[in-house]
Amino acid sequence: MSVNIPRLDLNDYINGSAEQKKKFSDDIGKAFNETGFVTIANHGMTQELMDNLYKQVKRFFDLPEDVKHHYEKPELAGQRGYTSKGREKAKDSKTPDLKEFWQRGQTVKDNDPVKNEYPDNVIVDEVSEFNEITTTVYEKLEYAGKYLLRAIAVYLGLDENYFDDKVHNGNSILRAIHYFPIENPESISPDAVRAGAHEDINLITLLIGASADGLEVLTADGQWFPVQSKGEDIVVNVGDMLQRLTNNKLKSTTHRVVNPPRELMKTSRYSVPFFLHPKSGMDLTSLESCIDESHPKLYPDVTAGEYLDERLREIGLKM
Ligand SMILES: O=C(O)CCC(=O)C(=O)O
Ligand SMILES: [Fe+2]
Repeated sequence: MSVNIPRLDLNDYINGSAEQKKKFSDDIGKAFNETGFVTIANHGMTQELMDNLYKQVKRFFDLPEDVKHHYEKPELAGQRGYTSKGREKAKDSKTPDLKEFWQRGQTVKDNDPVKNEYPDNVIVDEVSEFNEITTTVYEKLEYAGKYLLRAIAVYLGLDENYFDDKVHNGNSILRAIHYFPIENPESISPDAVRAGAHEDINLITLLIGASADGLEVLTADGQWFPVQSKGEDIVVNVGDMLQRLTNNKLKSTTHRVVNPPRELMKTSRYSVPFFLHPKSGMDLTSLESCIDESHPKLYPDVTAGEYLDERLREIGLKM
């Protein structure tokens, strides 16, 4: 089965003609309705920036274990700083993923009352450029995400700026992931994978680095299909919050990261997803326009904050 994961040019939406904008909206909407995934060119990050990001991310994960542990904040449910190997698992899995990661959150520069909801970011003393580059990448992906949501709003027949105030100073997370080498494949649980099958919690995810093999999506007919993208592009997918808001019109597709073949087990894989979240107060009640007789309302009403809490408990990050 072939899967529709189109490559779209974000510049067509941001700087394009009325026709180009309309086509971009139609294409992203159609892909999100069918498979929930697109790849995006001209997202605003240069290759140099992304290469440097990887360099700093690698430098951080190369630090000694005890140094990294120093940055682990279980009281923040992993939402800031380092989360060590063996802590996070997919919702319906008993075995933790084969990964460690770092999370950076929102920094509120104006007087928005939401400022008090966000813990401070954790600063890495040993790799100063890591702090700078993750800040820059956070801002660039937040910017790209705002335009992607505008295109989606248009597709949904909403005001183009529908999401703007909801995501301004939103609770988004930039996560740098290291899928570590597996030195002894016999020693791991047979069902342990780099990232178990899951759906993302947030509105949309913008992923840098999915070009390295491993990311797969579950198709409507139950097959795993590899996501391929050009190295310079990012992958963007729908999360559960957007799926709820649209009463499943836009699909939060199950995906996973599989282990490499045996001969590559001893190699690392890195990726950097940006989980675009709204502010906690956003109402995720399904849009009236997405509910009718053939599409009855599927979800109870909930706010983004309530929903996030529930989900963090399920993946073992919040007690
Ligand atoms: O590493 C990847 O390619 C995808 C990661 C992912 O799906 C996630 O962290 O939610
Ligand atoms: Fe994911």
